[in-house]
Parts: sequence; structure tokens; C-alpha cells
Amino acid sequence: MAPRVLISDALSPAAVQIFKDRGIEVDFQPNLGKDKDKLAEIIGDYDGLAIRSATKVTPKILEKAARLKVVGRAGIGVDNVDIPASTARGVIVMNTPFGNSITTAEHAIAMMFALAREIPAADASTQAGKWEKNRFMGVELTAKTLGIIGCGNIGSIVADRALGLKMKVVAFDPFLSPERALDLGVEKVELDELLARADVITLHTPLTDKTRNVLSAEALAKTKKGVRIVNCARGGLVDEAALAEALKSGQVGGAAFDVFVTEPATENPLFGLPNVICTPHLGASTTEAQENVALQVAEQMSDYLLRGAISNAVNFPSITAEEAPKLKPFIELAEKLGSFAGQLTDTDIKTVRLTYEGAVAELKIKALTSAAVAGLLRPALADVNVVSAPSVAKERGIVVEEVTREVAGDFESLITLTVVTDKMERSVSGTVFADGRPRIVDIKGIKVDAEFAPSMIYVTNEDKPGFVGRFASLLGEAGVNIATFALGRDRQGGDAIALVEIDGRAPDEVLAKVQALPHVKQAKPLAF
Ligand SMILES: NC(=O)c1ccc[n+]([C@@H]2O[C@H](COP(=O)([O-])OP(=O)(O)OC[C@H]3O[C@@H](n4cnc5c(N)ncnc54)[C@H](O)[C@@H]3O)[C@@H](O)[C@H]2O)c1
Ligand SMILES: O=C(O)[C@H](O)COP(=O)(O)O
Repeated sequence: MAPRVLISDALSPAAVQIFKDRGIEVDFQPNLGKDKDKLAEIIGDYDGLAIRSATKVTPKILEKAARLKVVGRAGIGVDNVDIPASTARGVIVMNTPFGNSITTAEHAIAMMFALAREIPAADASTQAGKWEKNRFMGVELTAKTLGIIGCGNIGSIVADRALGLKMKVVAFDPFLSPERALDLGVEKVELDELLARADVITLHTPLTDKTRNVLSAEALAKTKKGVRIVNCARGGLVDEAALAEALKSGQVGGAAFDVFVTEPATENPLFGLPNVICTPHLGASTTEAQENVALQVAEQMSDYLLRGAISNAVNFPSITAEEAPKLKPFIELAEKLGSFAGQLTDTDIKTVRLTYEGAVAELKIKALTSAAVAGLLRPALADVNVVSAPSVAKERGIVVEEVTREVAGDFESLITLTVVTDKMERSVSGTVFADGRPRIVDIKGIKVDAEFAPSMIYVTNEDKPGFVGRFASLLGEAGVNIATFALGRDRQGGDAIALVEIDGRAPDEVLAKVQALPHVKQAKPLAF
């Protein structure tokens, strides 16, 4: 069945065409995102959801999204998507981090000019027939200092344009390296210095616990008198009530805002104040940017739904379309090794260690580790999956370790999963042969060669004569057909294991009889 995608915001129709061309069924309902009840009613029918900022992907929506595999944000900010809840349900969330950056930077520059020359007020006055030539006295931007808070993709484009305007640029961004600052031609400063020096401040950070109200009443009091403030990033970066007071007192000379604490903003403390310019979250709204992000998100979502390739996911490592087929058999192997250990582990797991040796160590091991942890936890938590596994493990205090080694000894690639509990440490290793099928090749240091089968019995016993005959007869007498039989031991007379594939499930009473055979330590059913 072809995957189905719902577009619930006003994306460029270019996205619809991409989905159709890729053989994906698509429903384009550009206003649906504003109607959360209707969205909740129909979301269960879709594998993908393509959005901008109007659709809110809440836990309530996700609860109804039984088939949903991917949310694609045609744009940058994913603050309208509950990422932990999406991750917990195994939904990949991807965005398009660069497609609208130039457009948004241009909007910030336009806002800065509009503030400097009071263009909106001058326009309104002129069109009202007033010709107030003496009312509007602007400021020149040349040689003024622009303070950029957040010098990432958009901030650095703003810096480049501002330098072109012959402004001085200072930037506050704890993650901006001195080398990058030098490359950009900006001066990296602390926040207080930026506040003290900037004639214009522009914000370009995401909204986080650290950036919320970065321009608070206290910060605004430290600015140059008459400073102009531009916010084309996120509402909440500036304390709107404090800014309104600072505008009234003249501490701040003007503010140009594209984003607001509450959106859609139908009322706001800034509305109606002198030299305040507002736009309705138009930063990304150009034909070029909208076409870029729509095409990109549709391609990314299609690649994931059709080929398992992941790019620009905020909750999973990237996997290219070339890597996806190489990873696939190893993802299956990792998940099955995890499942093997999970089915045998009854007590609290403290640590899981994944060791990747040989060619597999060159692949995206983060994805393999996630698959292994998902397999390990699934016997206890049915809902866990490759996307949610790392966060579920973290919540449960399970330490996940990864080790990579270049050489794999007898195998081209080898994955070993080791589980550590308070009582024991158990390792199981596997590989993928040329036929692409995963095999178990080592259990607790004992060599075996077994495939993962839908129904198996795993026996550990003392290596004593007679066990295999008795075990096989017992199964035969109970009408349980043996499909394959793998044996291994650490040394003659030492510890031995049997991994037996059977047709159908072994009844509990048969397993109890196996358990009661002489020299048997444990007999467990396994299913893959
Ligand atoms: N108005 C719009 O329509 C519109 C359009 C696109 C993007 N945006 C928003 O613009 C913002 C920036 O987008 P971007 O693509 O440049 O993001 P980005 O991730 O490339 O850059 C953000 C920068 O902020 C910095 N930063 C993080 N925490 C900080 C802190 N505590 N103090 C100072 N700097 C900090 C980061 O180091 C990074 O360099 C985002 O919030 C995005 O959602 C708005
Ligand atoms: O984060 C973004 O990309 C912008 O805020 C754009 O939002 P929009 O797609 O709703 O215009």
C-alpha cells in the first residue's frame, strides 16, 4: 500500500507534486492545522504529516496518529511539535534548516531599515494626505553597531548583509567559535557588552529555557538609550511587557517584531506604541523560501517513507539513501541481538554495551545502537521502537555504551551486545552473511551458528553425553518438530548451549520437561 501524507498547513503546492511523483498519496488541506479537532479525527489515516508553524503536533494528536511515521516541518522552528512525545511514539521529526534562512535574514534587515526611517508610519501618514516631511527624521545605519544575539544560520547572513551596509557587527552566541567569528567579520562579545554597545539589536536564537526573555527588563535597562530592537526569531525572546515600558520611557527607540509570545497575535502590549512595527510571522514568507522548504520537506519525507533514508531529523541520526540499504540488515541484526538478550534478562538492566567490529563500525552505529536497545527493551515495553529507544533507556537509567574496532577477526563485521545487570553480564554476538540474513555466532563466549527464527528453544546445560538424544526425543514425543539445531560448548565437559528452531510454539509443559532433564541449567522459549 502506498504511504499517505497529509499536508495540514499552507505549504507551496510544489510539495504536492513531489509526493505524487514519488508515488505517495497526498491530501492537501492548507487550513486544517488551525482546526485541532478535525486534525485529531483524521490523522490516524496518515503515515506522514507535512506542516509549517500553524499545526500543533501535541501529545493528543500523536495519540490518534497510529500510523504516523514522520512529521516534516517545512521551515526551521519545531517548537510547535512535541519532540519528546513524537520520539516516544517512534515518530521522526524533520525540518529544513536552511531553506528559508536568507529570506528571514532579509526580513530582519528590512525591519531594521523600516525602524531606522519609520517607513510604515511615514507611509500611513503620506497616504492619509498629511505630507509630514518634518515629522520623520531617521538615522543612518552606516557606522552604527548591530548587536546580533544568536549567530547561527540566519544570524550570520544578517551579519554579512549588515557588514555590506558598513555597519559594525558584534555578536553574542556562546557556541560561536572565535575562528568562525573571525571568518564572519564579527566581534564576539558577552551579552552585557552587546547591550552596552549596540545601536540596533537583532535576535536569531531558538526559544529555549536559556533564551526565554534574554531581553528582560533588566537587560533592556543595560542597553544604549534609544536602541532599536528587531525580533524575527521567536516570540518570548524579549519580555514584551518590559519592552512596552522601555518604549514608553524612551529607553528603547523602536521595535520591529515578526514573532510574538502568543500567535496569532490579535492583541499585544506592543501594539499601538510609537515606532513599533509588526508583521504576522512573515519571516519565511517569500515565494523562493516557500518553494525551497516545500520541495525539501517533501523529498525528505518521501525518502524516509519509501527508502528509510533520514535527513535533518531532530530526533534521530541522519541516514542517507545510499547508507539505508547497507544499514538495513545490520539494523535487523542489532534489533534481534537486543531481543535475544531482552528475552533472557528478567532483572533490571544497568548497562548495555554495543561493540561494533570490522566493516559495520564504519556505518551509522547510532542507528544500530537504537535498534539494539529497542530490541532489548521490547520484551518489557511493547511500544518501544528504534526512534524512542534511546530516550526510554535514558528514562530508565540504563547506560548505553558504544565501542568500535576496526578488525572483526573471523567475520567481515561483528556486533556484540553485552547486558550488565546487578547479578550478571551476558554477551551475544552476531553477523550478517553474504545472503543478507543475520546470524548469531557467539553466546557468552561460546561459538554457535544459528539464524533467528520465529520460534526457538534456548537451552544451557553441562556438556555431558546423552543430553542431545534425550532432548530431541522429548520434543519428538511431544509432537514438536525440530527445524534446525545449533550446538556449542566452551570446552569438553564444560558449559554447553543448544539453540533449536522449532515449528510452532513449544507448550509450557514441554519446556518444563526440558528444564527437568539431567544437566540442563535453563530452557527458555525465544521468538524473533
Ligand atoms: N520569523 C520567521 O519566520 C523565522 C524563519 C526562520 C527561522 N526563524 C527562527 O529563527 C531562529 C534562528 O534560526 P537559525 O536557522 O539561525 O538557527 P540556528 O540554530 O542556525 O542558529 C541559532 C543560534 O543561536 C545560538 N544560541 C543558542 N542558544 C543561545 C543563547 N543562549 N544565547 C545566544 N545564542 C544562542 C546558537 O549557538 C546558534 O548559533 C529560530 O528560532 C528559528 O525558528 C524564524
Ligand atoms: O521557523 C521557521 O521556519 C519560521 O518560523 C517560519 O514559520 P512559517 O513556516 O510558519 O512561516
